[in-house]
Amino acid sequence: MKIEDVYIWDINAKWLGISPFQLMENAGAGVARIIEEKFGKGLKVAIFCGTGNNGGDGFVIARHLSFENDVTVFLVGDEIKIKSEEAKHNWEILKKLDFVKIKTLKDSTQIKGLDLAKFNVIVDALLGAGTKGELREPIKSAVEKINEYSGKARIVSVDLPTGYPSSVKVNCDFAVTFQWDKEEYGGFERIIAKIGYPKELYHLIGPGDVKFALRKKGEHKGQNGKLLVIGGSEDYFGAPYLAAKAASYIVDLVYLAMPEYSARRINDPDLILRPFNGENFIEVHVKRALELSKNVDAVVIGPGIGQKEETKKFVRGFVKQCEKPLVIDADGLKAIAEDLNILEGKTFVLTPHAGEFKILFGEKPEGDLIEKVRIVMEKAKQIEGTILLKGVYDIISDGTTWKYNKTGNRGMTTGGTGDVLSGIIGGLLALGNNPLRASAVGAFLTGFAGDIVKEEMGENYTALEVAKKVPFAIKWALEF
Ligand SMILES: NC(=O)C1=CN([C@@H]2O[C@H](COP(=O)(O)OP(=O)(O)OC[C@H]3O[C@@H](n4cnc5c(N)ncnc54)[C@H](O)[C@@H]3O)[C@@H](O)[C@H]2O)[C@H](O)CC1
Ligand SMILES: [K+]
Repeated sequence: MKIEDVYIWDINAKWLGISPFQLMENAGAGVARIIEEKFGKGLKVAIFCGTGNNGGDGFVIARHLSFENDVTVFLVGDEIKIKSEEAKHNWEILKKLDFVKIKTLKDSTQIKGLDLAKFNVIVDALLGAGTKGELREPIKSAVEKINEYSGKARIVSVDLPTGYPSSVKVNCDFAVTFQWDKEEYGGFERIIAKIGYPKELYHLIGPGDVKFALRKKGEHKGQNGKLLVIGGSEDYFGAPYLAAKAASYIVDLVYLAMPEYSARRINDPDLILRPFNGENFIEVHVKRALELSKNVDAVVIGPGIGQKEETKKFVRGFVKQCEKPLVIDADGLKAIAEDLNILEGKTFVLTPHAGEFKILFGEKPEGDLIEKVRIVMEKAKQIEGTILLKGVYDIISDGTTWKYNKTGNRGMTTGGTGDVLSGIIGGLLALGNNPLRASAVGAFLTGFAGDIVKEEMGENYTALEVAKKVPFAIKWALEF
């Protein structure tokens, strides 16, 4: 688990109804409990607090310890800089208390002369996960002051030693970090305090994942990814159009490659058409399709492409030589099912429903969520790629971890929502997301767009309405 997961988890925890206030209360209570367990009660405690949420945790620790200990809070920085609601709330409470002493240290001159000899415990609640760059004053002087007492007083850091991982950091006896150990942390002893996260946060996709997947959206045209959608046949032109339309809300440029017979049915200024002669894709088209794939960041292949033998050979020929991240969907899955080895060494997402999963792997995922997860993980590991199994709960796995999505509704069975999904996943791959995140967030956004449509229209809607709600689903998640 990385530090970036903290922010995804916080947002998804809020989405589940777990408030930042609860998290901060649990964080502070956890540190206070560990301090009393380790050092007993009747302590003289100095708590150094920054103006972020690390400091907010310190305010909570002060309140909890003040019940049976002598507590002094040193706020390092101006209280007007305390930003978050939860930190402000806990600061306001502290200011009403009479047994907790508060000293505000606005600049380093106030810190240099401090004498902390009377304290037997010093808490470092200055900076935590929000630290950016080298320590600035007056935090830097506070760290140096605390370190003067290393070996004399017991020093406990909140979440991580302030200044970590730079050389100027608090020499703490240990840090209390929250919920799980972060793989980036090293070189200091850690004790973990749970703060009330449910296990679902490891696996359930939420708005935090969407924010993270779209964080790279830059300002300049063309920087935001280019996608190629290859699909359509003499029978279908809607499917590739839906995939391309949905993707056009995520990336700047979407090329739509279709047989000219069906391409002539499309006139959408958002898409750049690349017609191929004839009525269906056939093997001779592989060369030119590969040419097109060279100047995009990801490719979606399969929507509406049909199941003619010639077309299947085209799909296998293209997949075998394509060097870009791939989403293989719909009839494309049936084409590669005959020779999964062509996926070797590729970066790809397969997006089967249960029936296509059976065609690919010879068995239909049955049982409860965990049983289905096991089967999907096993197959994803076997083909060394990412599989998104569509269903009431979408299940995504890259063979080592797994995610699941609960957005969407019964109306999603309408034809074409799978095409919208493959387009969004392709767009997210084109933005540089890895296949697991791209497919997990694609599943969330497609289902959420369907939920928005259902709010307005009930459960009888077409996939085009879902595609058009994708930007609203993104807007909701980014503003959450
Ligand atoms: N889910 C959880 O794990 C929870 C963690 N909690 C605590 O929240 C902090 C992260 O809080 P955040 O406000 O994002 O950042 P910080 O408080 O760590 O720092 C921001 C603060 O510090 C200033 N600052 C940043 N870099 C520097 C620098 N190099 N020098 C000086 N000052 C700096 C910045 O201006 C801000 O004022 C996490 O560590 C946990 O302790 C939640 O309380 C509970 C849930
Ligand atoms: K800290």
